[in-house]
Amino acid sequence: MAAGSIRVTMEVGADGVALITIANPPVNALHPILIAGLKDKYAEAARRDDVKAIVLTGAGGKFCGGFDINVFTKVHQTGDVSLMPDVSVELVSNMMEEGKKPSVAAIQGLALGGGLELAMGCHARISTPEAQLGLPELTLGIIPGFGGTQRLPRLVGLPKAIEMMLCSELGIWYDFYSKEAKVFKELVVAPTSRALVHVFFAQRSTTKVPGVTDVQLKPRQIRKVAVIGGGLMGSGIATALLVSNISVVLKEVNPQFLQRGEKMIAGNLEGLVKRGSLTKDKMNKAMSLLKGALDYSDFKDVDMVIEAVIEKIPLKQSIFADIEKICPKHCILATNTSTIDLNVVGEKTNSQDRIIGAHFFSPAHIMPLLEIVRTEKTSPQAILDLISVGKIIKKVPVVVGNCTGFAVNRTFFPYTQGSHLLVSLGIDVFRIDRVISNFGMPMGPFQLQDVAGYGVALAVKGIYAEAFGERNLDSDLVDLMVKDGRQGKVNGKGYYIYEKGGKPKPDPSVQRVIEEYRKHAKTMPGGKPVTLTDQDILEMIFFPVVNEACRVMDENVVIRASDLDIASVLGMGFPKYRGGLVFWADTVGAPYIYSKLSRWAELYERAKHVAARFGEVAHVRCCSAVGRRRIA
Ligand SMILES: C[C@H](O)CC(=O)SCCNC(=O)CCNC(=O)[C@H](O)C(C)(C)COP(=O)(O)OP(=O)(O)OC[C@H]1O[C@@H](n2cnc3c(N)ncnc32)[C@H](O)[C@@H]1OP(=O)(O)O
Repeated sequence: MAAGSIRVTMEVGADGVALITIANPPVNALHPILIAGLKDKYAEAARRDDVKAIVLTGAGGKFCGGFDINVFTKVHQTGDVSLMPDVSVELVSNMMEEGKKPSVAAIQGLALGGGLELAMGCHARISTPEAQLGLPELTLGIIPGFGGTQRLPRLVGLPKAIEMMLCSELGIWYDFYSKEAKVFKELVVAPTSRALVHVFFAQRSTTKVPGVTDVQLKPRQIRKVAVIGGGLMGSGIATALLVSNISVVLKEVNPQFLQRGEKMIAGNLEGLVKRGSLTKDKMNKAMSLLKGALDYSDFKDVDMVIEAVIEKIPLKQSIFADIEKICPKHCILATNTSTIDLNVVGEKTNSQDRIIGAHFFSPAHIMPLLEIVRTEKTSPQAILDLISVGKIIKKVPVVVGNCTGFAVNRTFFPYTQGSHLLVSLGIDVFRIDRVISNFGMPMGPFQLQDVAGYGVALAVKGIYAEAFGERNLDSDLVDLMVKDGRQGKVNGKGYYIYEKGGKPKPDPSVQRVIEEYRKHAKTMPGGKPVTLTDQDILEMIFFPVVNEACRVMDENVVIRASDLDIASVLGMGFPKYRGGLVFWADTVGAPYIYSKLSRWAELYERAKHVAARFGEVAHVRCCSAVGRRRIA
């Protein structure tokens, strides 16, 4: 049988072996049509006297990537759980496992989720050594639904089975073995599954860029990259390239800085070996691809430059003017700036078509997001090449437009500002962090500031103030922290105290800095702290972020709203199980968010106590529903 590209075929050899092949490119996902075809073929094989045994396999070198996740999306849209066919009992138990004719799964490439469950319903399995086997259902917020929770422990033992099912980011387990199919259907329609299925597809759509990936261009090979600046970011970027077999020239201004950069790279690589994600051999290979440089002589044959120096406009401009002259004409000229307008960076060059932003997130060799910033003049070829490099170095590239802070830092600039505003109103720093961590962020905004260091915050302060005008909160909290000898994690002293090997501990002595800040800010009505619930705190931090996200979408800084979901999850650690920032905002609802933003704006404007407004409150509403811009 066949429907579109979905096929299930059966060939019966003279030896009586029926070879059943499932095909649904690219991963032979189990669409209901394919499942129906599989049932037909198993029924036919059972009937036919010339069939003595069955071999089940997948076309195109892949056994099966599991149940078709598009069906979950349909279930989420319609609420109709009956769209999911009965596979567990009717096909896997009755027709395969209980079938009179022996069937063997021939596995190549991958057997994941429902794919592995089909294989486990067979009487035996043969697999190529490199095939990926697993039950990754938890990453979609569900449990295996075709008998996997039962058969896997019997086949590989309980500890290994649990490892194969729990090796997902959710890290939770539902103790319902006997109720598998029922629980599976309940979980499919639960909010967590809706959010995670959304993230699955959203992540895969970030690299579909109209005018770039659909115009028959081919990515050029990037063999050698020059990284300028061996600080935290530069050494992280170099590490990410090196472990993916891309040669790197690391340029610094003097031997001491170069040595420090090389040391950091070696440390990063050793860290990856310790975590078990890199072998020692690969670490040595990576180090052999690194070359240090104090001038541009090695830049003559590089395919890409990534500048990662401090956020100083004149410095970046002079670097770009230099590299334009030295590098070959095809070379992509990228900057890792997190804030500065790319047109300004490239102002002193005539190479605007190959200037692009490659914004990594710290630590760059670990964080999965790569924000690719294009200007109106960046060529589609340069964008495609960077998308391709991003994939090679195992990042998720998100292509965004050029503006102050680009998509991620711009959307999240009210995140820090909201937290400062709350502190000025009398709310405790550590309570704010607790509320935000409980929501699912990896850490609260103050711990994040400590970890990120105050240098960047101070460097970009003026740039934000200029770009965001009225929306900007003029806070001197970070300045006061620095004045008090605090630099965050770097010197072990910020809002928290950092001791080697220990967990960060709230520092009670930071209160005097906070008090001084409150005195400057004069925000507390009548000089008294305001009373807010945890929910107020959460909303006062995140709703202005949603508001800015609406502006970012409105100005087409992102191609689609779901790109912001991925950027927020992978760049800021927004909880994946909430589907990303915009998806979450949709679940809260634009009318509610709008009403809260309006109320705060009125409350605080009338009191004239705060410098910042809660964004342009009308913005969420003028996007009518946040979700209007969600991907289809
Ligand atoms: C009842 C059962 O217990 C329930 C289930 O089986 S739930 C499903 C369990 N399976 C999974 O979770 C596997 C999900 N897939 C993956 O992890 C990865 O796609 C993979 C490891 C199979 C392949 O990865 P990779 O080679 O990097 O390719 P990737 O870009 O992810 O996927 C290629 C395409 O296949 C699609 N795809 C992958 N798995 C799919 C699935 N199970 N259903 C539908 N589409 C799927 C992707 O959406 C993508 O489509 P696109 O090209 O249109 O964007």
